[in-house]
Amino acid sequence: MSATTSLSAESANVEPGNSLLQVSDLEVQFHVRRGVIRAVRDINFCIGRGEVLGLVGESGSGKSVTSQAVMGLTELPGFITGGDVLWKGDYLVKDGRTTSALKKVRGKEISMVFQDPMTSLNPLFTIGDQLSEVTRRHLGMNKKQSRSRALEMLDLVGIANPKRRLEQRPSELSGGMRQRVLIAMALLCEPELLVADEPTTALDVTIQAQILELLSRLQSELGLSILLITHDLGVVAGMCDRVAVMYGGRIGEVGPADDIFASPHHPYTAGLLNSTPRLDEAQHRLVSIPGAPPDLVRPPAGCPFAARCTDSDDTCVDQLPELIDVSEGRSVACWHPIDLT
Ligand SMILES: Nc1ncnc2c1ncn2[C@@H]1O[C@H](COP(=O)(O)OP(=O)(O)OP(=O)(O)O)[C@@H](O)[C@H]1O
Repeated sequence: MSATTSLSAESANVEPGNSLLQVSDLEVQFHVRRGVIRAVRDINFCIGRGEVLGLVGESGSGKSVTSQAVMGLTELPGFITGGDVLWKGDYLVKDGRTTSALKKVRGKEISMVFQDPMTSLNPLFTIGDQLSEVTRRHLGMNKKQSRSRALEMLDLVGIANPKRRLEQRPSELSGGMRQRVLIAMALLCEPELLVADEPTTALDVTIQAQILELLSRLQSELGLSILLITHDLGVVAGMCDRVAVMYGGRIGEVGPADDIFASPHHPYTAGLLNSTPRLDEAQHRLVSIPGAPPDLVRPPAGCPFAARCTDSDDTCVDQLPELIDVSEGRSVACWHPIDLT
């Protein structure tokens, strides 16, 4: 393996000076009756301006825990127990503690779109009230300014007849429309980074495609950076510049999406690709990965994927592989990466 250096926040594949968000050695634990769940550890990645980074992995791999920690939204019984998050050079999280800078940035420069629009919108208030609340609180706008900004944003996200929508409550809107409202809400303060956690999971397939198309359009029109959390590699293929693949609370592989699709280095990524239908291969046979993810209360000493990996040996079982740079823009945490000599 031609590994060179370990992946530092300075590397992570984005040109120096172009990085908006840098996450280094982030670690989150949940203290539960059964013990301490080591939900994520050794998380290192960064996002450049105008870049879309996909965070993928199966259920429980730590995607949401990671994105919540980046936003300082980890709730009890969870704790950020280590690591740093830097936003344009300022610490939002330093040595596992959130800083005062976080409150100024969250909801303004970095905003978030969640999975289920129904739980993120308040059923009792009109769409107009909920959008205005954001601009009045964060931007100090008066009623007239807030209304005009809300109309502008509803128009931007493709909602017809926005004046009427402002007067309606969430239950009067379809699922797709509610997700558009949430995206509009996230854009009110002109964020530079949008964190989107499974933004289409709760929607049916046609609407999913429309929402992804909308995010892509907004990304290019507004020059947004997006951290897109998904378990769906199809979504990554359509939208992401780079992808970080998570397994068992760690990042297994990071790199440009096209390169990872063409030639995965981590056996878990390869397994994930094999179990995903591909439009370019009509007869592709889906192979699911046998076995189950590790118990994060007692994470294995070695590679978290070793028990399910057909290439694993004693080293994999005993020693934790670090995420290391293996080629221009690509890093992998594996003792026996695929297609590397
Ligand atoms: N509130 C909580 N209490 C206890 N443990 C939690 C809590 N939230 C997350 N965890 C732990 O963290 C692990 C990672 O959860 P996370 O939600 O990040 O997974 P995910 O990759 O986003 O999966 P999904 O796609 O299902 O949301 C879980 O398997 C669980 O062990």
